[in-house]
Formats: sequence, structure tokens, C-alpha cells
Amino acid sequence: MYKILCLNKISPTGTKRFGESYTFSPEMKDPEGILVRSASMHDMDLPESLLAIARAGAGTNNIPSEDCAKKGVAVFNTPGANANAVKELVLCALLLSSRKIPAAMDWVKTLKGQGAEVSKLVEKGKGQFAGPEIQGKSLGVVGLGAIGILVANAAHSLGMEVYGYDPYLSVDAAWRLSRSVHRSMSLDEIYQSCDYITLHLPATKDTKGMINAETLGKMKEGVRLMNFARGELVDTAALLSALESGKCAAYATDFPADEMLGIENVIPLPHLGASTPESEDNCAQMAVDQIKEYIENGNIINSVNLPNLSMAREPGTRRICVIHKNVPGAIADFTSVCGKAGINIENMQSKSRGDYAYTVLDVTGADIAPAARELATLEANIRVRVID
Ligand SMILES: NC(=O)c1ccc[n+]([C@@H]2O[C@H](COP(=O)([O-])OP(=O)(O)OC[C@H]3O[C@@H](n4cnc5c(N)ncnc54)[C@H](O)[C@@H]3O)[C@@H](O)[C@H]2O)c1
Ligand SMILES: O=C(O)[C@H](O)COP(=O)(O)O
Repeated sequence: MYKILCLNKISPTGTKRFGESYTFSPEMKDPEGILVRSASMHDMDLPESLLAIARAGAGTNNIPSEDCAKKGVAVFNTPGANANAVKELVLCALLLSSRKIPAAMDWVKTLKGQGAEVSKLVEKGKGQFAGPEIQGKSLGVVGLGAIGILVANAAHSLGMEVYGYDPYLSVDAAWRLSRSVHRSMSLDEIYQSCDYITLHLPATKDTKGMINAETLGKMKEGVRLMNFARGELVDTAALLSALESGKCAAYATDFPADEMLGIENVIPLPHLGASTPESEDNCAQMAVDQIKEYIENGNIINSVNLPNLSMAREPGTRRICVIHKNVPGAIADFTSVCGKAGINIENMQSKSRGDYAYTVLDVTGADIAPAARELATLEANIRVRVID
């Protein structure tokens, strides 16, 4: 029986795919797998038993992925599975930030009890909430991945002039992007030319604090900012001062800092981007399928810390999976150990990613346990696993 620790509530549409060979629970000793959404794992002791962590969602900054790779623990996410949910909320935020809708709603509720006067008071007071249309305005989309592309395409179809910036734009992403979206070659171009800016990139050491006094200074007067990516991207003090001076007309975010709450022109949401039944189901299904595929067959799909590698099982073979350092001679060592032990390699694949590599060997022949033990002693090898 495989044991899965669930650190967050995961949609049953996903967990029911585990079947009878798995048990899962929020409390689990010595799990082979962990399912997680946004719970922080940085201070957690990872058990020796752990083979894989699956993030039911996109951002993995709550997981110590590099440390996991060093320990031979695969980390997966579910690319694109919640992108439509976030796109819809960002479109909502564009309109909320433009037309002063939250403030207008709060104000109109204060008229409760004024009876027949309400309609007159509404007409008299509405002028304070006038705000621009988005049609014909420019939108800068920073990060053209699963979400950024959907937002860019949808905003274009709503009549916005869309500029996108992503220095690592993949060929696949470029195909999915509307040809009407202008490609900006620098962030400064976005900052200087856009009425609205929306962030759709991960929080990393390079992107933390990218919205700061200097970059806000480059933006247009009255810019409206959307941050549905991560709070760490924005320097709170600099943003508050831009809101106070009017440089920034509105800030809509899924990741409000304490200091932002109650500030006029901040539209704070409680990290709702992926909270739709559709996206929770999608993410859970992908996460469960990927962790099962790794536990049962050693195939790596959508990993963020190890190379992706999928190899069909060769009938009548046993599988040796090795996570190892990406160094010369590693594969020669595997073939030599197998050869000496009388093990025949029927099929094999190896892939590398940065400092790490992953090799899968489907083998027949002598008892493979002693060879697997010998492989585990080799300096380059981080984790060796035999799957029957
Ligand atoms: N609010 C929510 O509930 C919610 C939901 C999903 C994702 N997110 C956040 O949104 C982020 C994006 O999600 P996604 O699914 O589109 O991920 P993704 O991996 O598909 O796209 C991220 C894109 O950012 C680009 N990028 C990386 N560094 C960049 C940089 N310095 N400048 C410009 N672009 C850069 C990448 O090339 C990639 O195309 C996630 O990392 C996560 O933090 C939030
Ligand atoms: O990165 C993500 O996928 C989002 O931030 C969603 O997080 P959640 O699964 O905790 O809602």
C-alpha cells in the first residue's frame, strides 16, 4: 500500500484516481508521496520514505525544490491546469480596478434605509466613481506562460492594445498567442507605454521586488496594476507611496500585505485565482496521475526539479530508476555494473537537467538486488529504485 500525505485539501475528483493500492490522509507517517497546494514546506523535515511531491497548481515557491533534487525527491506541478480560472479573475480585476466598482458598491450600501431618496442619492453621488473603459487602452502582460497567454488573448478580444514581455517565451507559447499581441523586448517598454500592467511570472530570486520605487517611477501616471502571481513581486512600501501620490491609480491583487488592507484603490482578494471547482478538479487529477506514474513506473511528467522522462514498460523486465548527478561516466558505470552482474539491459533512457540526471533501465537476467545495491554506492548516484 502506497502512502500519500495531503498537506492541503485536494479535490476528490483527483484522489479517487488513486485506487485501492493507495491510502491518503492529512496525517501520514513515512509517505511515499505528498500532495500539496500552497502550504509552505520550507520548514518541513522530509521523510526518507518520500519519493515525490506533487503541487496541485502552478507556483512551486512553497516547496524546497532544489533541496528535494539533492535528496532524490521529484517535485511536480500541473502546468496550465488552473490557467483559465486565473484568467477569468484577472479580467474581473481589470474591470474592478477601472470602474471603481468595489468602492461604488460599498458606498451604495451606506444608503440603506433612505427609502425613496435612494435613487436620487445614487444619481447625485455616482460621479465620484466614474472610471475609464478598458477598450482601446494598453495592457502590458509580464510573463507569457499558461495564464499570461490566456489573459493577453482575452484582453485583445475585449478591444485592448496588448503588449507582452517574456524573455523565455517558448515556441509552443508563441503559437498559442494571438498575432495581434505586440511583443515587447524589454520591461521598460511595458512600464513606459501601458495603462494597465498584469504580472504572470513566478516569484524567484530574480523577480522578487521587481515592482519597486524605480520601476513604478517609469510607469505612466495613473497606471493600474494587477498582481495575481505572487505578493513577493511587489515592494509594498513603494506601492503604497505610488497609490498615495496617484502614480498608481489602482492595485488589484490576490496576495495583499497587511499594510494594503483598507487602503483606497487597493482591491484585495484572498488568493482566489485557482479556487474554482473546474480548476481544483483539473489540478488534482493531473497531480494524482503524475505522482502515481512516478511511483508505479518511474516516469517523470511535469517535474520542476528533475528532467522529464517517460519510457513505455518493456514486458517481462524489471525497471531500475536512478536519479544521479549530471557527470561524465555515470551511464558507463551503470552498464558496467549491470554487465558484471549478468543483467541484460533491454531498454534504457537518460535525460539531464542542470546538475541532475535521470536514467531508467529495463532489465532482465540475474537477481538485480545486488547490482542495485552496488549502484546505490556510486558517488554520482543520489537515489536508486527498483520497480517490479
Ligand atoms: N492567483 C493564483 O491563484 C495563481 C494561480 C496560478 C498561478 N499563479 C502564479 O502565476 C504564475 C504564473 O503561472 P502560469 O501558470 O502562467 O506559469 P507558467 O510557468 O506557464 O508561466 C510563467 C511564465 O513566466 C515567464 N517568466 C519567467 N521569468 C520571467 C521574467 N523574469 N520576466 C518575464 N517573464 C518571465 C516564463 O517564461 C513563463 O512563460 C505562477 O508562477 C504562480 O506564481 C497564481
Ligand atoms: O500557483 C498556483 O497554482 C496558485 O497560486 C494557486 O494556489 P492554490 O492551489 O493554493 O489556490
